[in-house]
Amino acid sequence: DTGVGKSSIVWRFVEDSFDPNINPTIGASFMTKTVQYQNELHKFLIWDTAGQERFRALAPMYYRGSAAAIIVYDITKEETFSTLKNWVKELRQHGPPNIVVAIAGNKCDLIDVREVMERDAKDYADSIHAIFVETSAKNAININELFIEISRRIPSTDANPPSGGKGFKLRRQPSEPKRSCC
Ligand SMILES: Nc1nc2c(ncn2[C@@H]2O[C@H](COP(=O)(O)OP(=O)(O)OP(=O)(O)O)[C@@H](O)[C@H]2O)c(=O)[nH]1
Repeated sequence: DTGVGKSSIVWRFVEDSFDPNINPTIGASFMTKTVQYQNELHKFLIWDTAGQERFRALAPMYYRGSAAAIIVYDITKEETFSTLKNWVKELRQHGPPNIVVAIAGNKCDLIDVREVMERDAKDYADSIHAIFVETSAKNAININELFIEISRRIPSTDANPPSGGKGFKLRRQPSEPKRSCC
C-alpha cells in the first residue's frame, strides 16, 4: 500500500538515511547496492514500486523475472496487512515460480499505535514460507538483516544468471579474484 515505507526501507538500506518528508513514488524508482556477505559480494538491483492504486497495473513489470520480492505493510494499519495478502496471492499466481518472498512489517518504532500483532504476521509468513521481519526505516531496525536474509535464500549466480534489467535481482561474485593456477 502507499505510505507503508517501501521507499524509506530502500533509502535506509542504500543510503543509510531517512527522510520524514519523502514524496510518494511515481511509477517506480531503481537503486543498487553491493554488500559483502561472507566471502562474496552481493549486488542488489532494486525496483521500488509505487503503492498508489493508479500505479497498481505496473507492478508485474517489476516482479516478473525477479529473484525476490519484499512486500511491506505498516504495523499501525491493519488494512495494509490485508492488502499484503492480496499481493502474496498475485505473486504466487503471476510471479516467477521460485521467487523468494519477504514480508516486512514496517514502522515498528510506533508500537504504541500497533494494529497488527507480530505473532499473527509471523504465523502468516511461516504458512507461506516467507521471510518475516518487523522493520523501522526510521530507526534503522532490521533493514540490513532483511536484505542479508534475502541474499542468503537466493541460489547462487549460476542458477540465476542476470537477465536484462527489471526486477529485484542479486548477482554474486567472489570478493577476491581467484588466482590463476600455475
Ligand atoms: N515512524 C516511521 N515512519 C516511517 C517509517 N518508514 C517510513 N515512514 C514514513 O511513512 C511515510 C511514507 O513513507 P514512504 O517510504 O514514502 O512510503 P512508500 O510505501 O514508499 O509510499 P509510496 O511511494 O506511495 O508507495 C513517510 O512520511 C515516511 O517518513 C518508519 O519506519 N517509521
